[in-house]
Amino acid sequence: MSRILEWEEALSLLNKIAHPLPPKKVPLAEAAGLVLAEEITSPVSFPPFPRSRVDGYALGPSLSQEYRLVGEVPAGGGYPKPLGPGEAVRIFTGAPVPRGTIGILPQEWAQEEGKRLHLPFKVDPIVLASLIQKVGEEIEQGEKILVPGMPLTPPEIGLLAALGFREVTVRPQPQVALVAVGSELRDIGEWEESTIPSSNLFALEASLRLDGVQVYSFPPVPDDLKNLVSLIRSKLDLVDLVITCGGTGEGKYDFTARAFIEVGAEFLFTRVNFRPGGRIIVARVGSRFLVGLPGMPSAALVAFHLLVRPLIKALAGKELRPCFWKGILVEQVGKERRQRVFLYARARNVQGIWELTPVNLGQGALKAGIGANALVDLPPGTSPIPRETEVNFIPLNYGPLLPCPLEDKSNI
Ligand SMILES: Nc1nc2c(c(=O)[nH]1)N[C@H]1C(S)=C(S)[C@@H](COP(=O)(O)OP(=O)(O)OC[C@H]3O[C@@H](n4cnc5c(N)ncnc54)[C@H](O)[C@@H]3O)O[C@H]1N2
Ligand code: MOO
Repeated sequence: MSRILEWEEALSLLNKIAHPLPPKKVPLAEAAGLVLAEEITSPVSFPPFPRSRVDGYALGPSLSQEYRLVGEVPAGGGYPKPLGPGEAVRIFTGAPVPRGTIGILPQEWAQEEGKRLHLPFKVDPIVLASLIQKVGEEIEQGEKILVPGMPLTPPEIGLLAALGFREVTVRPQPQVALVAVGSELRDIGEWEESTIPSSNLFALEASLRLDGVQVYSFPPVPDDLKNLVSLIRSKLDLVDLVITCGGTGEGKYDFTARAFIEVGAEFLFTRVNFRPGGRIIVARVGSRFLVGLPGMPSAALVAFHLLVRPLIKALAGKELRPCFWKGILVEQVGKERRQRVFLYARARNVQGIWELTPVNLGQGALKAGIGANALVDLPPGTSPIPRETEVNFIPLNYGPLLPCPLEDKSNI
């Protein structure tokens, strides 16, 4: 592919090409955060029995001001016979309402003396009747309750559990292999002269783990085409996505693109128009994906956030679109920018306005994202962008740490 794509073009290409993985049944407890792949109709009515909405007294037929207390029904219990005229039982929230009950008197409206119950004022029988929750009032048996494509968040999980589902069919998360490429890279603690720890792998694995993705990380491999090709080949059979890091440049020892060609990959793009991280390569081999991230720590993480997390989302059946928020720069930024730049910043909401403070300007690739929770989108230009300018930014919503409110459930 010769033309350098814009980020949005690269995203929509991924959207078109990365189809959700085949559905899989998983235990309900493991389904949170995944996308539902089946239609759910309720096998039962809920509640399954008429139950009391309040703590109080179930009143027998024909409303009067005096009742005889004949028993007690706690939640999870029951009363063996129908209530007769003038009879009442003590009842608690969620307990089954005895047959013959015409309404529930809340305990704060009642006076109890020994075995007698007195209603100190006139009460509306319709109000008392409304305190009995009827069978199927919340959900009818056979009702369509969830549709394929819905993200399973805690309310959906709770609903499925209430209806007795132990398992559910979802779009699984892709399995990912991470490979660092560079003769200068070592595992942590295996330092020699002219080498550095392969720190990117830890940062990328952290991001994947926060997203609940299963990841296999491998020791760094040297800049050697044959080695890299055989490593990628062996991982392609095991996972849905192989991510390499390093060697995406055009230097003599940059082998990523060549290795991808050797394993028969078809490139989707080999460069995207932003910095840092625009030297990202995304390719496909059959139904598997191959991503080559640049080695520079900030470039690897920014490209990962902007394109690889979306690719993983698409494979897991989630909707994929840019998630822009608007904010105000609190200081001047940028010199000449030949390309669009995504700048690490700290976003802070001050009286409803997001204020954006760049972090670690000019401090090098390792410190670039420290303390940041946002990426500010700076267009190319020849002059600095003054403070107070309104700009777009993208929240760095790492897993549970910062929410992105744009998950769409409107298709139900
Ligand atoms: N002549 C040019 N050289 C470079 C250019 C350019 O335009 N012209 N662009 C620079 C930019 S920007 C980037 S980004 C890198 C991309 O190149 P690579 O993907 O080949 O990255 P490497 O050369 O392998 O590594 C760059 C840098 O990052 C360190 N690194 C690599 N992997 C890791 C890791 N797993 N953990 C920690 N650090 C890692 C590596 O040692 C290098 O210092 O190219 C520039 N060059
Ligand atoms: O490609 Mo580098 O990734 O521009 O930072």
